[in-house]
Amino acid sequence: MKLGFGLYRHMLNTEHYQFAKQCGATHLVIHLVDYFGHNKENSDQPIGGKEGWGRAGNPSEIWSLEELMAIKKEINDHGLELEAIENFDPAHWYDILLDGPQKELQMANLKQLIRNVGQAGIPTFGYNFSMAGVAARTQGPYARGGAISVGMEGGDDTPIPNGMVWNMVYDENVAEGTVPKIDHDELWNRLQYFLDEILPVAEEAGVKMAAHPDDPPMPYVRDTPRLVYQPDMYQKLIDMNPSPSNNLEFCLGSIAEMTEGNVYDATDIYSKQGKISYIHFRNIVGKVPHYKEVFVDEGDIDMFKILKILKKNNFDGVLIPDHTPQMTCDAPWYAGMAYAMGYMKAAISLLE
Ligand SMILES: O=C(O)[C@@H](O)[C@@H](O)[C@H](O)[C@H](O)CO
Repeated sequence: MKLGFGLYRHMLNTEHYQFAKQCGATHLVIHLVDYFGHNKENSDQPIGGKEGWGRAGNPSEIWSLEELMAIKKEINDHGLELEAIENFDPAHWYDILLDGPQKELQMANLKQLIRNVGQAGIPTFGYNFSMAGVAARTQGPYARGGAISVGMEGGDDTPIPNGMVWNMVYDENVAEGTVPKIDHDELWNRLQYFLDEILPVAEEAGVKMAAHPDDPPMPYVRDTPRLVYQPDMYQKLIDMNPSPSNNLEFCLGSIAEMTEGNVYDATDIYSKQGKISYIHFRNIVGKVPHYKEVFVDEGDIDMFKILKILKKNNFDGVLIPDHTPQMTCDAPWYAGMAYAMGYMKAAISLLE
């Protein structure tokens, strides 16, 4: 098992690389999408109201091989490995999610992006196939000592306005109205198209595609269906395409929020299949539609039990805290991450 951090786009710099190295991390998962365009004061965790997380990027500019190689070199020069890129920019795949007129063009662009990722020597690409994205999120003093973290206080069935998908705005100049309603079967059909197109390219490029579960994991969010909102639905995604590149971005927090099954059986089932690429090692209390993110050692999940299951199944992927409660001090993000990493390192040392 390898330990790492997830760094948002504005954190891709020497200060954060040195922090990661000093904490004893060896790997990084990076985000190239700017979730914080409108929300700079909350740039430690992606939250957003009905307007979502902000404005998506440029639909015609996918991340180039040169850009990816430069980022990887910078990370390697700081003694760290670049394990994964997490998330497509909604601007790059909105018509794949919405089955819109530019679907084929966008699919061709995503294939080129994944070829670039493979050629740059980046082994994994995490994605979240979702129309509403990580929505209905609140923020408050939810963790121990009143530390600020994210959560959910009731569902959100506000329809998504045209020009918005995956909780971000990709086109402000569209006609009034909301995203057309579809059912679960249609969303699974769209995922089938995406997997059947991208997986052969990913396999040839030596890239694992790692699927994030729905967060919040509910049948519907913002009047749109969701895919993986119970643990067994991950198996349906895996079984849709036998490619060895069809893998999972295993978010423990999201799975623990689910109202059926349990996170330990899910960890055992999917790590036993060798299908977990990397893990969001974060803890929560509660179930949807009311959960709160807490410190790694105070949540509903027995994190040491998770690690024992992963060791039993010879999991050798990367674990990152993803996001954590923000500690009340001059460096809330750093302190929260250092606390989580310290716990992870100590717990893993007890396994050996
Ligand atoms: O489910 C969660 O809370 C996290 O995995 C996501 O917020 C994730 O950090 C963001 O979607 C960015 O990938």
